[in-house]
Amino acid sequence: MIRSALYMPGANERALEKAKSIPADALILDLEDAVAPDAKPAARERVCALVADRAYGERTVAIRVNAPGTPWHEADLQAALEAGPSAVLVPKVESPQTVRDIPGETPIWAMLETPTAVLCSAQIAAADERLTMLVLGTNDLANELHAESVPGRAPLLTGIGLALLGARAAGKLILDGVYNDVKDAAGFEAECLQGRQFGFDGKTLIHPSQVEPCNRVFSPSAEQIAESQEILAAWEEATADGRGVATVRGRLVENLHVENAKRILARAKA
Ligand SMILES: CC(C)(COP(=O)(O)OP(=O)(O)OC[C@H]1O[C@@H](n2cnc3c(N)ncnc32)[C@H](O)[C@@H]1OP(=O)(O)O)[C@@H](O)C(=O)NCCC(=O)NCCSC(=O)C[C@H](O)C(=O)O
Ligand SMILES: [Mg+2]
Repeated sequence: MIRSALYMPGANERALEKAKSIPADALILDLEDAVAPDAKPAARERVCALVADRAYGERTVAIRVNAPGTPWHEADLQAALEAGPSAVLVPKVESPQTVRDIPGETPIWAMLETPTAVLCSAQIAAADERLTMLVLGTNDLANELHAESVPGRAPLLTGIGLALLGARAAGKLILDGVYNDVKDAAGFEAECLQGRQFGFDGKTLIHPSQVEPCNRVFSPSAEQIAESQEILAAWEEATADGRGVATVRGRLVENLHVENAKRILARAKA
């Protein structure tokens, strides 16, 4: 289960070291936007050596390579696949073929961050069994849409909804985009909550201070756990009596609510 995935610039030695003690569920070692062109070859070497040495233990570690079509993509991809990360994160994916063209067995995470990508999200999500996660790139998407950054993200909601539909239609996981204002704790938490309510599995992050609130918001609350247990108990009783419906706290419970309750309890256990 990945509630939090922290990006760190592949050229920032201090951040790469510090990440060993940051409790993010996943780390994304970035070779793309956070690394200046001149620093890219050295960052590639450092990041891939850390991954090959299993410097982050059992943690989920993804390497974000540069986008297809850039001068660094092929070398990044080859080095990343050889290093053996938990996944390779490919930015600016716009077609299922881009996913299928990636060689090897390594799990693939694909970023949706352009209008074309969002409109093809279902096909991209279903492109390949190795594709296990979609990751929304809300900064690039906002830029491509000429959208303004506003609290509540109204200009992005269509794209967010389409990306979620694509992911779930293919039964894949999906992470929300980043929140840029690292000093705005309240705004960040509100956006985590919005992402959870939409159905995202977790969120991508840019600063260590965002990890704890993100993990908290994307973990089931004590209240959700208690209600889910009540739903399962009520459902067992109803089925034992030959009934296909039950009520919990005055609300109707059917099979689909039982599925949701089981999902919440499985997340809590994880
Ligand atoms: C945003 C930052 C540039 C802020 O950096 P800074 O001012 O240095 O932060 P602090 O002084 O508060 O840092 C405190 C300590 O924490 C370490 N640190 C900071 N960020 C990280 C990190 N991401 N991972 C690990 N450790 C981190 C600092 O080294 C300090 O350590 P110490 O000195 O020991 O106390 C900076 O946070 C940053 O660079 N963040 C990551 C930016 C990034 O990766 N961007 C690319 C990914 S987002 C993206 O691409 C969006 C997507 O594609 C889209 O389209 O939406
Ligand atoms: Mg981007």
